[in-house]
Amino acid sequence: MKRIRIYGAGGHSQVIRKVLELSNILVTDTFDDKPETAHNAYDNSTIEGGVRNDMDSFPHDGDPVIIAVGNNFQRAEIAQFLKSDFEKAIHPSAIIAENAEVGVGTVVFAGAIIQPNTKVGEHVIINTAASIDHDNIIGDYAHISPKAALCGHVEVGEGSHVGVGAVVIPKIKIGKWCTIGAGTVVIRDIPDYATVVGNPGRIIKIGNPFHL
Ligand SMILES: CC(=O)SCCNC(=O)CCNC(=O)[C@H](O)C(C)(C)COP(=O)(O)OP(=O)(O)OC[C@H]1O[C@@H](n2cnc3c(N)ncnc32)[C@H](O)[C@@H]1OP(=O)(O)O
Repeated sequence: MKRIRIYGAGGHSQVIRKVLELSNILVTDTFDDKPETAHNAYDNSTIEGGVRNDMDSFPHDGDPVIIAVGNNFQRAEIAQFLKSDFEKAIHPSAIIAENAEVGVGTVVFAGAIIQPNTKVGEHVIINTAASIDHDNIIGDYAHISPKAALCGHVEVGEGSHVGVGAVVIPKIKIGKWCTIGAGTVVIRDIPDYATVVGNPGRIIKIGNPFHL
């Protein structure tokens, strides 16, 4: 039986655990940066402290890790710290074209669809019933939320979050570390670090989140 360790024990982690359970993958350890407040609805196993305050003592070697942290910045930060191997988790009901690529550390949830020639980076979240059509490029640490629909030839930059139910028309390029609001309809290219809302999508702020 394949074995895996999970870093993160909140709600997002619970969804990942269900995917792993259905895929017959055993969770051997769970870590969280705040184990005292983390919840773990699937068993009573101990949640161990994280690495961020004590990088040296984290057991980097061992079973591969999935970073089960929904916040894109935090997931990216943890990925830089860990020297472990990473795994992906793909729900059995997800439909992924044979020639689509999905990077390590990435999770694909129930009912998601990834069409031909699409490349999904590392540590990405493709959330429940998200639809990613042909020839997309989804950058590392991005999050495509539930029921978001990306048409053909869309690019989503590193760390960008496409909100629940957002729609992106064909050939649009969304920059890195952008936030696309819930239900937004994106009809123009979006520059790096922009927050966009509404239909048609309009930029309400631009700011590098690492410098705020
Ligand atoms: C399983 C899961 O849970 S996956 C998680 C998925 N999560 C999401 O999809 C959440 C997406 N987040 C949003 O849509 C948020 O509203 C954000 C990030 C776009 C904006 O958040 P904030 O920066 O806090 O903006 P704030 O709430 O102050 O709103 C600013 C303005 O934008 C408007 N606005 C905010 N979000 C939206 C939206 N989705 N659509 C239309 N207008 C919006 C507000 O009404 C407000 O307008 P006003 O200035 O005229 O009053």
